[in-house]
Amino acid sequence: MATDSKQDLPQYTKDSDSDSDSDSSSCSNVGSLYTSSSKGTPVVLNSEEYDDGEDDDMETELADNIHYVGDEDETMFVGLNERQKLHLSGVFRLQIVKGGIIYNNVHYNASREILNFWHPLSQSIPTIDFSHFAGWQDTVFMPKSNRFNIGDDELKPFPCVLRIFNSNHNGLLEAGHLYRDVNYLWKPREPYFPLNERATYHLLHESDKVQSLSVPRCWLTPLEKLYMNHKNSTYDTRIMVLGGKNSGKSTFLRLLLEKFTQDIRNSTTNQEELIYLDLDPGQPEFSLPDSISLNKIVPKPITLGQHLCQGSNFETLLQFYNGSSSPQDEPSLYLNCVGKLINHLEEQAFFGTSLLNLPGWIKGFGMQILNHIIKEYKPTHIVFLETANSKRHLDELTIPQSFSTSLRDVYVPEVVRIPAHNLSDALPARFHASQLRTFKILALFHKETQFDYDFAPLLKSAPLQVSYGDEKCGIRGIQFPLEFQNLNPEDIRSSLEGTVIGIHSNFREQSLDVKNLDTFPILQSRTPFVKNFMTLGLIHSIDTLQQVMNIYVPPCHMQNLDKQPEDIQWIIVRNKTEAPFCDLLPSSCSITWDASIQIPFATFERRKKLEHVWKVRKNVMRRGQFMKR
Ligand SMILES: Nc1ncnc2c1ncn2[C@@H]1O[C@H](COP(=O)(O)OP(=O)(O)OP(=O)(O)O)[C@@H](O)[C@H]1O
Repeated sequence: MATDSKQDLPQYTKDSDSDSDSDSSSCSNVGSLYTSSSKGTPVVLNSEEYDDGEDDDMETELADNIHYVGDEDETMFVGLNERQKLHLSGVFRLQIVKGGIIYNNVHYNASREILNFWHPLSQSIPTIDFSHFAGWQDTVFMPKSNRFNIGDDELKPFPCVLRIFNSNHNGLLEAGHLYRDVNYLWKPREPYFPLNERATYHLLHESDKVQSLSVPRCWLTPLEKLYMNHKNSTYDTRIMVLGGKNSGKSTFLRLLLEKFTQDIRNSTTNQEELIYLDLDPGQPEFSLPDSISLNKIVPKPITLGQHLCQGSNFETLLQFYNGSSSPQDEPSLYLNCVGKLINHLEEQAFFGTSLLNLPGWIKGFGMQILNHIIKEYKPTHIVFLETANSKRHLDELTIPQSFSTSLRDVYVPEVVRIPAHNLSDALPARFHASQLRTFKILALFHKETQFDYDFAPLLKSAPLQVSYGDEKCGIRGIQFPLEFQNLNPEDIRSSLEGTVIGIHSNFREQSLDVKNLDTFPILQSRTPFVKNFMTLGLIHSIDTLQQVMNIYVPPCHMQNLDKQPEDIQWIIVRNKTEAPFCDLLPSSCSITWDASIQIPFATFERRKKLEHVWKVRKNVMRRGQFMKR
């Protein structure tokens, strides 16, 4: 069994090396090359499989293959000939009407099934490649409603026909109205093929300068081997992927996931469950912002690409709010939560395959964290995405000779070393990690239902009123990070207003160790008590006389909060999650202020020069200095 004892956790000291490895300069055969194609061609060719000259004369004209239906879903039919491929950005649905496609090395046959794609421009965009129908009879699955729009002759010459249409996520692409930085998250700034405003997807052209995702040759064999292991293993398979920042960990895991889920869909048994341990609070794949989670993958509806935590292909089994984008801030809290997630997995006596995603902190203390997680998770496979620089870190990994779990007797973990994604050849990233984090927080607070978003400023709606400090109900405990334990009572209100908090429910049987400071029930001990993380909240304001907090909660989670028993007590955790500034001070286009109203949380006063600049003399011994005896 995995242990949960605190003594077991590595202790962090401030001088521990905290840099993440950002170098990624190996895998020389991963390339990205834009071949020249004539103007008017909605195709970008850049996969390494096609860069050896044999395809120079390849017909890449696709413009003539497109039939735009012009309905409210912005439907278009695209015919593909042998070796043709498509690059699309945005969120869209796709049906293979005839033939097949290859996407991230997985083949999909024509059928009535709708595939949901997520292609944000923050990531490299996978190609949708032509393929034949794999089967005896090449059936055409043309929806009845479209039979009038398209004559038989128009698509007949093509061995592959795709129906592409808008996503059913309403309003998601409008996040840019509130947060301008993500205006071009889903579509190029000046698309070569401009579509209707309401289109949720865009055809890409080489001039859109988008990075293409091609599975490097050096990844193919390990991917195939891991797949065979997943398929043939009698017991649970546990795969963890390690590597520096941006080495391609999440991409590698997504490739595995897409392959495995297709297998589950085709399988008749439901033994092959898939679990995803998302332990990267900074760049989560499934968790809420600044959180880590254990998720069960739902193979249908088919979801492909990077959904930036907005997809519906997973069910969260357990989740903890870390309160910061890095384990570096409170490593023991982080490892405690990791331990609980792994224990939960262990308790399920799970026979399927689990995948584990980690932050890219592999230097110094980050390596101690990895070693601790390896010991707890007991992986069957450790995939290391290495670069020239990060190779040496592998030697610092302490991988036990063997493991045993409740399901398996003794097994030896297999270490798979693969070249990382080659960053030196990549185009500069279009988005910074912090911009994507802000997008995810905004998407959460503006998500009305699974498919509907409304990016009107939160200030236009009424927050929820929750009492605090009351003996019977409401918020019964407020937790601050360790470093704020001695907070001046007068500062508590201002350190909560306008900030994001983690909302937890707690069962009444547990008495809380709280101290009332300026009416606020501040939790004293940080000893872990059973609290159930529900969602995030954004505190609008606090009325200390009435002892009421005005809190915005994600509308999509309201129902869940309402369902809690009446006598539940709430605990809020204030940590380092960044508040979405654009929601607290929206642009004048999206909200008009009455001149007499003072805008909360914002000050327009300028600080005096050098105000708040403190000079502290440090008693630091420099090289060559010696203590006097
Ligand atoms: N084989 C590849 N070809 C092209 N682009 C790739 C490839 N692998 C990864 N990328 C791109 O590199 C970037 C980083 O990849 P990814 O997010 O998978 O890395 P990571 O190691 O999980 O990053 P982090 O350390 O931030 O969690 C993304 O934009 C991704 O699309």
